[in-house]
Amino acid sequence: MYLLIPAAGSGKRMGADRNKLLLQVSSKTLIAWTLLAAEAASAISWIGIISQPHDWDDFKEIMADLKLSKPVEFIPGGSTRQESVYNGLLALPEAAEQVLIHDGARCLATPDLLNACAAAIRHCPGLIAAIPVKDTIKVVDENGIIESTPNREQLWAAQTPQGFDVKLLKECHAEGVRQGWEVTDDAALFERCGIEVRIVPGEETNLKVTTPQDLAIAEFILSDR
Ligand SMILES: Nc1ccn([C@@H]2O[C@H](COP(=O)(O)OP(=O)(O)OP(=O)(O)O)[C@@H](O)[C@H]2O)c(=O)n1
Ligand SMILES: C[C@](O)(CO)[C@H](O)COP(=O)(O)O
Repeated sequence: MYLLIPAAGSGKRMGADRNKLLLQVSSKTLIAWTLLAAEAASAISWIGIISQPHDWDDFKEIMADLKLSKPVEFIPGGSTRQESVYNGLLALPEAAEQVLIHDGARCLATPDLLNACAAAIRHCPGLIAAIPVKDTIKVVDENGIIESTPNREQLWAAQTPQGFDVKLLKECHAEGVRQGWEVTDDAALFERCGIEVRIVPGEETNLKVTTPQDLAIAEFILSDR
């Protein structure tokens, strides 16, 4: 299975002086933890790191220490996650029929989750790891007034890995560019194009490290592994 890792963000919400994937948690960088999970997932055979060229030297130095056995290619990132993933799709080897996309910032996903998604994408056009929402969610207007309370039974928090048929996902991204759609995950492009996306049970611990608080939580979770 081909794996694309979007890693080209700037980490504004983290407020660090560099790409947050270069920050350390439990004595390894975030990108190192993500790559180690990909290395340990037996279903993954090829890894594309989508990243800004100014980070490539740092990423290569980290990878040299990890001594990965799988082929890794560097693909230039775009100015949004959506653009970065599209760059990644266009850089996939021709033989790639299905792909998993997994955020570099979700550095706590387990190899088992990557393997489960790789197995499931053989049987459907699109899937995402997701978990049921635990909080009561409110829809709020611009004045801070609640408009409605959606039924929680139908609410799931989207994670990565997300898996897709490569040809279909390329077509959905192209349609997204034509229509000017701006989305925060690839499943949303499938949804807008009317293609079914299935849920695979995600992991409570598979948080996206976004803020300094998330770094502390990640440290705690990793201390137990
Ligand atoms: N232009 C971009 C923006 C984001 N990402 C990647 O998409 C994932 C999810 O994005 P997010 O957590 O929002 O990362 P950042 O964009 O770095 O954070 P922020 O939004 O706080 O700036 C991350 O692995 C990030 O590196 C990317 O590949 N290309
Ligand atoms: C794809 C994603 O991880 C699903 O939760 C997320 O949408 C990407 O990050 P963003 O910061 O919400 O763009």
